[in-house]
Order: sequence, then structure tokens, then C-alpha cells
Amino acid sequence: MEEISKSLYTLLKEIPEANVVGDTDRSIQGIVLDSRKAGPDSLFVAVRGTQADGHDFIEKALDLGASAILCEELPAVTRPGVTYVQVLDSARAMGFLASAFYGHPSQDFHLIGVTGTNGKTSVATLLFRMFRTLGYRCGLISTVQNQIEDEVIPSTHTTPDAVTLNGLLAQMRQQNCTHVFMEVSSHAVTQQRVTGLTFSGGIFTNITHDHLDFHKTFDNYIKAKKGFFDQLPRTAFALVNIDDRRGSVMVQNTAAKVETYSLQTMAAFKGKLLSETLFGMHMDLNGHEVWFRLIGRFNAYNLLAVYGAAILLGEAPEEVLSALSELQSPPGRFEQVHSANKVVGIVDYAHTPDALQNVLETINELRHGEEQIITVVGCGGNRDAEKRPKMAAIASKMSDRVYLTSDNPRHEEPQAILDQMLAGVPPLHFKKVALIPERREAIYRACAEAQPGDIVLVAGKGHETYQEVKGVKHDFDDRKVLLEAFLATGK
Ligand SMILES: CC(=O)N[C@H]1[C@@H](OP(=O)(O)OP(=O)(O)OC[C@H]2O[C@@H](n3ccc(=O)[nH]c3=O)[C@H](O)[C@@H]2O)O[C@H](CO)[C@@H](O)[C@@H]1O[C@H](C)C(=O)N[C@@H](C)C(=O)N[C@H](CCC(=O)O)C(=O)O
Ligand SMILES: Nc1ncnc2c1ncn2[C@@H]1O[C@H](COP(=O)(O)OP(=O)(O)OP(=O)(O)O)[C@@H](O)[C@H]1O
Ligand SMILES: N[C@H](CCC[C@H](N)C(=O)O)C(=O)O
Ligand SMILES: [Mg+2]
Repeated sequence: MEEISKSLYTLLKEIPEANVVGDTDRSIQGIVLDSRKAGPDSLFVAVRGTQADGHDFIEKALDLGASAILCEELPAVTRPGVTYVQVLDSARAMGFLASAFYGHPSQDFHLIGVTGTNGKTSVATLLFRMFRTLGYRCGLISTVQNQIEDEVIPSTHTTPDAVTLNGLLAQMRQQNCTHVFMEVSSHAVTQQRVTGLTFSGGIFTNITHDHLDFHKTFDNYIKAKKGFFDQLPRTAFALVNIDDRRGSVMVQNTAAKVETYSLQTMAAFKGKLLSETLFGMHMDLNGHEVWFRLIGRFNAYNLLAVYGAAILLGEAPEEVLSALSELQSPPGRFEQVHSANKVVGIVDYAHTPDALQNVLETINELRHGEEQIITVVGCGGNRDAEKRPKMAAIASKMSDRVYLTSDNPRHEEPQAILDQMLAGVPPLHFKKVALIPERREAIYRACAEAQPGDIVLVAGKGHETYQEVKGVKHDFDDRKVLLEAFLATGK
């Protein structure tokens, strides 16, 4: 990426409401959100976070060479030669400045944002792959990875912070991308990571229980997702899943053109799931019958969203459906690992109650005989604790055997998380459930027990290649461990 330098005076035109103390006739070499990353002539943005207050690090940033400070509260003592820019909301102001710093890259291509509790990665990735098949140059910003055409850029967040995000978008513009598909997490909306971007379209997949550790109430969580549609311009489309009862709320105040998709009712994009096997499903989409390689009712929704967005972006239905019918699931989404003696392993990123229920429903629908469903699942540490008992209840009701185990315990005790999960298991299903904190051991035990035809679902980590324990990420890949376990247990 080329070095960028911008005049502070020009940048400040983006935030006319700011109170500026100091000289604006200076160049800014970069915008930083973390004082430890400050360098000569950078602009440090002081944000009040969940753990710390960025205002406490202003002096540190200045020591490392920062020459401008964006903050909500001016320091008691200011340094000569430094420009202080005071605003009501520094995260919001940073969104506008970050976009301007990189020359507003989002205005130079179609940027589509996908929000919802589940399905963001699936929809964004399918759109990215499909538009590439249609011959466009594309970018992707997602939980699994960021991508510019074939170049993979590792991702640390579902939606990066505003500076990283605009930097990535600028790289995509430099690579002549015409379409960029990105996930918009609820954290990102609340923390204004997407403020200042120009979207051509927004997609709402669904909203169910997650992240209440951060948003505190379900109402706040809904408001966060709605905030994304509130900021869409008139020129954009807002494509919503109208079968979700919050679908209409999302677009209540949007200026964008509202479009709908549904499997149940009248909608601009109407689908019907006709039949499915382990290898794909047959759907009707607006009167076109098509075979897809993805399975599950939740994927029928994802395919409808992708189809709808493509048509709204001006593509021809036949070409879209033909490209879409070739696509496979993104990594770690219903990814199958078959053993030599026909045990079916499924690795899925279901880490919310709704996702786990959907995946288990799909697996139950696929079963046609006496096949057993053996589920291995855990819940992340330092994340929403309310979903723990719910996920364990769903796993125990919808499986024949359940191994509750660890999923990124982070700074919590694995046994404590397991105890909270177990509290959700109805006594009727106690017999089915075993607690095995070591995830590898849990997967091995599940495989040892599986008979030909049985299905072993390993849920929660999907594409992840690590297990995070007390700040350290240890190598761990459910797909590899499942394969190893099949071999080790003679399957
Ligand atoms: C809860 C949350 O969203 N946290 C994000 C947030 O950090 P924070 O508010 O906790 O920051 P903080 O530690 O309190 O610090 C406050 C400020 O002081 C600054 N600081 C701090 C220390 C220092 O020495 N110097 C300094 O300048 C920090 O850079 C920050 O700007 O802002 C940081 C900078 O953008 C993010 O890296 C961080 O993501 C953390 C690592 C995280 O795990 N986030 C997850 C929960 C997240 O964002 N997930 C969503 C997906 C959720 C989903 O839908 O599944 C995502 O989009 O990835
Ligand atoms: N449209 C959908 N509705 C409900 N569940 C879904 C849907 N699509 C996928 N899922 C389930 O949710 C899991 C996560 O899917 P995906 O990664 O696409 O969601 P996400 O919204 O990107 O999640 P994250 O918030 O972690 O980024 C999948 O593995 C699957 O079990
Ligand atoms: N984006 C989600 C992913 C959860 C994945 C699960 N494996 C976990 O670690 O809890 C989060 O950060 O809450
Ligand atoms: Mg995602």
C-alpha cells in the first residue's frame, strides 16, 4: 500500500461541528486508534472502550510522535504544537475521517453490507464467489478472511475498525474491484466502524439471541442492527428477510429502497425448498427450479438473499442461478468429513442457539433410518453466558448423544462454562450427556462411539484454526481433529 499523507485542514471539513484547538495547517501520516501504534505525525483517536478509556493514552500517543488528537474531552494540560480536535463522539467522527483519509474508497464500487445474527459470512462469501464467477473483480470482508480477488488477507474481526476497514477498501479500489461484500456486525454498528461508508445495498438475514454481554438487552441489539439500515442512502437497496419478525422493524426508518425475501409469504424474492439430501437441495426461486450444493432451510434463506441482491445489482436471473448452483458452502459451514466406513462428520460454526437448532433440524430431516446423531459442542468464554444453557438444551433434545466441551474458554474456567451449559439440560436427557472439557478428547469419544451411517456434528468453531485459552491461541482445527479421530478409532 502506498504511503498516504493528508492535510488536517481538508480532513476536518468532514466534521464541521468539531472544536479545534491548534494549527490545522499540517499533514497527517496516519490515523490510529491504539496509542501503541502512534507514529510521527499521526492522528490519535481517543475512544472510550469496554475495558479502557483512550483519553488515558493521549500522552503516550504524543510521546510516540502523534501531532493531532481527536477526543471527546480536552486534556487538562495541552501540549504546544499539537492540534486537538474535540467532538461529541470520537468513534463517529473517526468513521468520517477514516473514509476521507483514504479518499472515500467505498464511493468507487458497489459496497454491499450484510447484517444479522446468523448467515452474514455465508451470504457475503456466496455473493463474493458468485460475482467473481460472473466475471467481476471483487473484495470480501468477513469473519473467516478478507479477500481481494485471489489474495487472502487474514481477518481479526468480523468487521474491522474504521481505519483498517477503509484501508482495506482502498486496497480493493486500487485493485479495480467493482463489487465488495462485507459483514456488518452489531458491534461494528454500535462502535461506528461503518460510519461514513457509502453502501449500494444492505441485507438483513435474521436476529436471534447473541451478544447480550455487549448490548445488555435484546432491544439494544435490535437497535444496533437497525442502525445500519438507518444510515443507508436513498440510492441503496435494503433487502430484508420478511419471515423474521424483526425484518420490518429493521427498515422502518431507512431511506433506502426496501425489498423483501421469504420462504413463507409474498415477497419480491420468494423461495420454496422442494427436497434435500446430504449433497444438496432442490429449490424454487421466483418460479425457477434449481439444484444447489448447499443444504438446510437456513441456507435456502441465504441463497434467496444472494439471489435477490444480485438481481437488485442488475444481474440477469438465469446467469445468477447458473453461477449460484455451482457454489459450495463457505469453510466451516456445514463442512462434511466422511469416514471410510461411512460415518458422516459435520463441522459447523453454529455458536448461537438458533444456529444450533437450525443445523440439528437439517440433520434430523436428512436422517432416514436409525442413524444416531452425536453432537460435540461448547460455548465461548467471555461471551454471552445466557446462550450456554439454551445451546445445551437444544443439543440434548435434538441429538441421541451429546458431548459438552470447550470452545475458546478465553479467561474463564472451562468447567464453570460446562456447568452453566449443563444447567439447561432437561433431566429427561441427562443420560445422553457427558461433560468432557478437552475438545480433542470429546471429538475422539464421539467418533469412537459412531457406527456406520451415524452423524457426528462438531459445532461452534467452524473455520477456526485455534483454541483460545487465557490469551493464547493454540492450534486446533475441528476438521483435522475429526479426520484424525476417525482414523484413530478405526472408522
Ligand atoms: C468488545 C469489543 O468490541 N471490543 C473492541 C473494541 O475494544 P474496546 O472497546 O474493548 O477497547 P478498550 O480495550 O476498552 O480500549 C479503549 C480504547 O483505548 C485504546 N488503547 C488501549 C490501550 C492502550 O495502551 N492504548 C490505547 O490507545 C484502544 O485502542 C481503544 O481504542 O475496539 C477495539 C478496536 O477496534 C477492538 O479490537 C475490540 O475488539 C475485541 C478484540 C473483540 O473481541 N471484539 C469482538 C467481540 C467483536 O468485535 N466481534 C464482532 C463480531 C461479533 C459477531 O457478530 O459475531 C466483530 O465485528 O468482530
Ligand atoms: N440464514 C441463516 N439463518 C440461521 N442460521 C444460519 C444461517 N446461515 C448460517 N446459519 C448457521 O449459523 C452459523 C454461522 O453462519 P455464518 O458464519 O454465516 O454467520 P455469521 O452471521 O457470519 O456469524 P458471526 O456473527 O460469527 O460472524 C452457520 O454455521 C450455520 O449453523
Ligand atoms: N463472532 C463470535 C464468534 C463466536 C465463535 C465461538 N467459537 C466462540 O469463540 O465463542 C464471537 O466472537 O462471539
Ligand atoms: Mg461472520
